[in-house]
Amino acid sequence: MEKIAVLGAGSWGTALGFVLADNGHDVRIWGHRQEIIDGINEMHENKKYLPGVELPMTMRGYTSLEEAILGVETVILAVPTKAIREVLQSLEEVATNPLTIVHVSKGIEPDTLLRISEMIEQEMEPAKLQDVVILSGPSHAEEVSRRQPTTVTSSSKNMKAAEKVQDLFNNHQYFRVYTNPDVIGVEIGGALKNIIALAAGITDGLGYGDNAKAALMTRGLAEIARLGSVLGANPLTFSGLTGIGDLIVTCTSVHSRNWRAGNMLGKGHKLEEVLDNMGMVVEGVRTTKAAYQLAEKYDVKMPITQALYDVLFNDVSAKAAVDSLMSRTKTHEMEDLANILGERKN
Ligand SMILES: NC(=O)c1ccc[n+]([C@@H]2O[C@H](COP(=O)([O-])OP(=O)(O)OC[C@H]3O[C@@H](n4cnc5c(N)ncnc54)[C@H](O)[C@@H]3O)[C@@H](O)[C@H]2O)c1
Ligand SMILES: O=P(O)(O)OC[C@H](O)CO
Repeated sequence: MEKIAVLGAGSWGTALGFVLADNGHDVRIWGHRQEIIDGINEMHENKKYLPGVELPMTMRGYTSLEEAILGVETVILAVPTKAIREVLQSLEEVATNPLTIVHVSKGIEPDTLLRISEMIEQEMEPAKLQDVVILSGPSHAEEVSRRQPTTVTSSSKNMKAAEKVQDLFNNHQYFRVYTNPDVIGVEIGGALKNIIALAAGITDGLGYGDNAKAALMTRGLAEIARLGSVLGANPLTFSGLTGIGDLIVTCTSVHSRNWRAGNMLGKGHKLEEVLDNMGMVVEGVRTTKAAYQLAEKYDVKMPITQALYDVLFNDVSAKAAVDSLMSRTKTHEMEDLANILGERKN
């Protein structure tokens, strides 16, 4: 059994700490908000992010990063993408041994257009970084922490490290972990599905039905696969847990913050009001900006992303964005992906 630090005491960090504690590990969860950490230590509950879940006694909260990572070899990085660099810089300062960093966040950094594993490699000195592993897939904290059956994927450039993380998290009762060596595909699928979930929430908010949602999910997956393939992902990854799997759960679950934010936008609320209301991270907003920039840079057609970008940042109404998608020039369903795959073969 291992001593493991979880950095980020939000919904996902707390739920993953819960799984690790269930698996017999000594879990140290670090957060920057004293009242959350006090609640975990004194009441065994994270009232703000995971209310109603009794946390195991073997899970201890820390506000000192130095103390949380003392004697630890594996660190789970579970903060929103926006906070990743800041937390890594603090980690770099206090780390005394090479760490395996398991990141579980779903985003791409706007402007640098880096995936999170690339940000980790950029911020951590090689002497303090053993391996980078990604844990991703269709998984809502609310269900995992109630021990409901969930499947995810562990991915790394070093498959031994991915398998080690598979063993740390795998729980025969409710948490099944697969492996996949396609780091790019796993990270791109996990990040970009949030864009489509925002769009699915918007069409639901506008009062459109299941046909519209099925269209968005299917054509959304096509544009995720187009961009992912250009970036070097294995297109098959997008038919797996971190592709279609995560797209399904995020577009259809009431737990999804991205779907809920989209739903409010579709009902006519302003973005700022929606984000204030949520009180938790809605990764899809920044990821839309990053994916829009990637689409421009690599000249990849991403009409749903582009329409959502206009709703979020150019004050285009949700209804006008749907109309613009429906009136696009006619096309062949598989044309673009077929071209990209053809180019990769040649
Ligand atoms: N919630 C889920 O079910 C779920 C599932 C899979 C993946 N994820 C991903 O996990 C990541 C984290 O999401 P979450 O659901 O835990 O978010 P959350 O909004 O529930 O919690 C975020 C946590 O990060 C903390 N935080 C923010 N900025 C910080 C900083 N600078 N330093 C330290 N802590 C900081 C907040 O205080 C909060 O505790 C996201 O990328 C999300 O997409 C979430
Ligand atoms: O609640 P969301 O929309 O951030 O989604 C959480 C997870 O990524 C679902 O797999």
